[in-house]
Amino acid sequence: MAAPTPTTAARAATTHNRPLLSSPRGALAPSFLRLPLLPRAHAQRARLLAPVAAAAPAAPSTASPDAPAAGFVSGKPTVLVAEKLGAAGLALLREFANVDCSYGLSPEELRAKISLCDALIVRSGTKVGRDVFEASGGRLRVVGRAGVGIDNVDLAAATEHGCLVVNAPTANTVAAAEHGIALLTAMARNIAQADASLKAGKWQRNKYVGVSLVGKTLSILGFGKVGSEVARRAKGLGMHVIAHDPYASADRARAIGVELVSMEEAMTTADFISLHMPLTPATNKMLNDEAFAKMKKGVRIINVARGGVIDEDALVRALDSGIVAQAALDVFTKEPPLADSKLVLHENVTVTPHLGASTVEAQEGVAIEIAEAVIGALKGELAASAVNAPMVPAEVLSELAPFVVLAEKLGRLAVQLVAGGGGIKSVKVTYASARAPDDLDTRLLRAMITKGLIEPISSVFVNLVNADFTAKQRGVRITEERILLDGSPETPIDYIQVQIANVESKFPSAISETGEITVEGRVKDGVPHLTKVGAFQVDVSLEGSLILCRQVDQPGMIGAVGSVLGEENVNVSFMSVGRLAPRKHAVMAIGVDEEPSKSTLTKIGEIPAIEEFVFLKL
Ligand SMILES: NC(=O)C1=CN([C@@H]2O[C@H](COP(=O)(O)OP(=O)(O)OC[C@H]3O[C@@H](n4cnc5c(N)ncnc54)[C@H](O)[C@@H]3O)[C@@H](O)[C@H]2O)C=CC1
Ligand SMILES: O=C(O)C(=O)COP(=O)(O)O
Repeated sequence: MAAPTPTTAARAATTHNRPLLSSPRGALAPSFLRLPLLPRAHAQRARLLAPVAAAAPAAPSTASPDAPAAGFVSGKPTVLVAEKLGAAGLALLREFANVDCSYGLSPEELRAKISLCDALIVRSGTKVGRDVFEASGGRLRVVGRAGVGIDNVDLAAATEHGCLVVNAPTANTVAAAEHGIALLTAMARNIAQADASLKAGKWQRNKYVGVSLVGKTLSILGFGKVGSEVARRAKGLGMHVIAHDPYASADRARAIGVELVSMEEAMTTADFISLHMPLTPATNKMLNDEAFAKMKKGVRIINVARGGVIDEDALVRALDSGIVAQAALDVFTKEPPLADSKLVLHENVTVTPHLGASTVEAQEGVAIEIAEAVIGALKGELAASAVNAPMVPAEVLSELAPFVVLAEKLGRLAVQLVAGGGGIKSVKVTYASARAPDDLDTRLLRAMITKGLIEPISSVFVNLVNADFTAKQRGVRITEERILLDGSPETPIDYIQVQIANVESKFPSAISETGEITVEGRVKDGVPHLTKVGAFQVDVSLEGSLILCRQVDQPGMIGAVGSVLGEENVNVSFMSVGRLAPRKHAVMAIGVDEEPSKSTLTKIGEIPAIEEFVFLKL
């Protein structure tokens, strides 16, 4: 088959008064930056790219027992703050949202309130389980964890509900590290026990002889932000610091004089072990009977991470047998622990009630950090501290902005070309780029193609958070391929192609030689363009809606279609014809600002040379 020849500008309709490239340059970028948190069920599709805050407030769920709180300003989103948050963060939130500070809610009360809230802010004391997302009725868009550990939030359920989870990953690092060091030194010198004894009227100088830290080996398990700050401080105390972390960089460790070692070495050689990994299925009960059995007799354990990383019954056994000489614990499997907890009451155990992040400075910092993240997310911006969505750096975001718009529109076009719309199983996306594959992050683009593919044929609202999940759930397999082009890697992507395999098309010319519905697009001057349909090359700016016609290439076609549209005052924004060869078949792509009526579309179909046509909403 001969290569189709584009004959774009030359064939542009003359009947309309708009320039060929009518979209203002870059006009699409800002809406992309507001994309990930799209209004859902109660929202209009036309508002898909609108920020949540600007949208009318979602109607209270009919299932909700409560009316909106008195004094709330309509039009503002509602943020439920379920645990104590620093004043500066609350002030920021109040500038932007209706803020409901309700501390100490029971699970039932939380479920009852949540359907009236767009965002929820918690610390470690509130369990945000699947029941909370289900009770929200689709309104909850952001969960902000005012701290680091997100083990109290059901991330899978959040993702399935398209709810973004953000945390405050940096503001309490130093506080947690300082608390770790405080527990280490207090434990080594029996500070808590001696303090209690003296206050009880005793003077027990022989009983509370401590151990020195200098020259002792400290094993840090989890060499992340807190772990490395603990390491720095422990080195200052003259300790020999080693660390185990399967994902940490040895160079970063070496830079602060820490050697990364195996788990085995970290456990068998340590005089002190300090825990700083997150609680995950892999770290759950990591310190168990087997692990304690490997440790040096007389080891001392510090836990400022999560109670669940230690098998607490095994720790009691290890303390009783003398394998573990002392433990200092800030966190517990169940918080607060039972009043008769053997572990808490053990005389060789020093405890604090989850105070790692509780300094004045850290709480102010965390409150500001989470308020900013939640406000940004409600505005629809991509949060840098997103926990269940790809984190894409700001500069990458702005560079990819027009391609993100293109990606969604290509997905939207491709699915509308499928006869019947359903039954899509296999979609291939090809990115042609001069960039090395690891220099091009396509997760965002894939999510937007998925959004474009799924939303026109379902009631599901897809965003960056739930795109992969939604595709998988609907049995749509999306594969990605790269074509590495020669040339300058200045532009991230030359073109994006979306192909749907094993389906019939309501516009058979959209099927390529290899049998898939194929659409391809590029970004020109910041504006997304459709540049190929099936085997036909076209060039039409992706705005408004689109009519695709296949016709016998002959003079007068543009005028014929243009005048049918003109009769109904439908403005043509762009027109382009791609043909296989002169006077053979051609595909005409016509961009229209308004949706033509059924009768106008019928009239177009009745133009004798038009063999097939389709109207597509972008
Ligand atoms: N007690 C408190 O008030 C506070 C507790 N935390 C806890 O401390 C944890 C760590 O916080 P950050 O250092 O800020 O997080 P981070 O994400 O910077 O560091 C966690 C490190 O653990 C490592 N890790 C993951 N799996 C591991 C495994 N199986 N073995 C060893 N290392 C593993 C990761 O590679 C990462 O480097 C948080 O997840 C939270 O649970 C944090 C702040 C305050
Ligand atoms: O940030 C963390 O992971 C913490 O454990 C701090 O918890 P909190 O916010 O003090 O309940």
